[in-house]
Amino acid sequence: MLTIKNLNKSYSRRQVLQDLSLHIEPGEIYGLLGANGAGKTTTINIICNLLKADSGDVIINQQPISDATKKIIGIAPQENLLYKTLTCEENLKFFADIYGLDRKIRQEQIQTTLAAVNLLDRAKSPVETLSGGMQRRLNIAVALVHQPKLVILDEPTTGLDIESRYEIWELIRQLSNQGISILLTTHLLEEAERLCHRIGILKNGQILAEGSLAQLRNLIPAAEIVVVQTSQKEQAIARAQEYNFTAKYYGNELAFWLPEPLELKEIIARFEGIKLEAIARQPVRLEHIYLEVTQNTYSE
Ligand SMILES: Nc1ncnc2c1ncn2[C@@H]1O[C@H](COP(=O)(O)OP(=O)(O)OP(=O)(O)O)[C@@H](O)[C@H]1O
Repeated sequence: MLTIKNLNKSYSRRQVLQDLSLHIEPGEIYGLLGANGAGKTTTINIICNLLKADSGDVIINQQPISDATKKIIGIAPQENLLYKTLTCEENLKFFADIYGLDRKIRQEQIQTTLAAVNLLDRAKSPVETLSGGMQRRLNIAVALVHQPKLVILDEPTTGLDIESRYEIWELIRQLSNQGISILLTTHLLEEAERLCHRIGILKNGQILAEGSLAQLRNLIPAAEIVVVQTSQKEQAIARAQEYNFTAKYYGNELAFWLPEPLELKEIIARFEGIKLEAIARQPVRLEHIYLEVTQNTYSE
C-alpha cells in the first residue's frame, strides 16, 4: 500500500531524513517510533504531499505521490482538526466536501463514519460539548470520511484516559481488519506493543531497527529481565557477571538481562549473600528494545 524508498530531506544544511525506507502492506498497522525531532512529522508531511523530499520515492497504491494520491490518504494529526462550535456531523460534512465526496453518498458516508467511531448518538452535538476521548475519535473520523486506503494517526491517544485509549485501539484494529493500512506514531510504547504488526525505530531521520515485536525481541540477547532493589549494587553486578547476566540501568533501576529464563528461587539463589530488598521479573518489553536501539544504556 505504501512504499518509501531512500527518502532524504534537509532543512538548510541539517539533514532530518537519511535514506529512509519503509513498506506498509494493506491492513498492516505500522508503528513509527522516535524521540521528538526524529523526523516522524517530516515523513508524514512528505507522504501527504505537503512537503517535498530532496530525493527518494513515495509510492501509494502503486502510484507516486501527487495531489491525486491525497484522496486515498486520511490523516488524523496530533492536534485535533475540528471546528468546536460545529456539530460532529457538520465537521464531517465540511471535510467530506474538502475531499470532494460525491453529494449522493456524502450523508450516508457521514453516518457510517460516525457509527464506526461510536459517535452516532452525538451527531448533532457541538464538538465543544464532547469529552476529550470523543473529540479524539471525531478527529479520526475526519481522516476516515472519504474512505481512504491509508490512514495516518499521529499520536492518536496522547492525553487520553485508559478507557478512551481502549476505544481508539479497538477502532484501529477494526480499520486494519477492513484492509486499511495504518501508519501510527506514538510515544506510548505499550500502545505500539499492543497494536502494531510491525514497528520502525527512527532516530535522526534513520530507521535503526524494524520488524514485528518478536523480531525486535531478537535484538536483545535476554530471555527475561530481572529488576532488583539493593543497597549492594556493585556486589550484585559483580555476582551477575559470574552467571553471564548483563547489567543495565533503566533510569535509577538496576536490571539484569537473563540469557535463559530461571525460576524465581534460582534467581534469588544466584544472589545469595547479597541483600536484595526487592526483585521483579519482567518479559523483554518494547521499551527495553527501544532504549537499546536508540541509546547505549549502562552495561557491565
Ligand atoms: N520547517 C522546518 N525548518 C527547519 N527545521 C525543521 C522544520 N521542520 C522540522 N524541522 C526539524 O527537523 C527535525 C525533525 O522534525 P519532525 O517534526 O519531523 O520530528 P518529529 O519526529 O515529528 O518530532 P515530534 O515527536 O516532536 O513531533 C527536527 O530537528 C526539527 O527541528
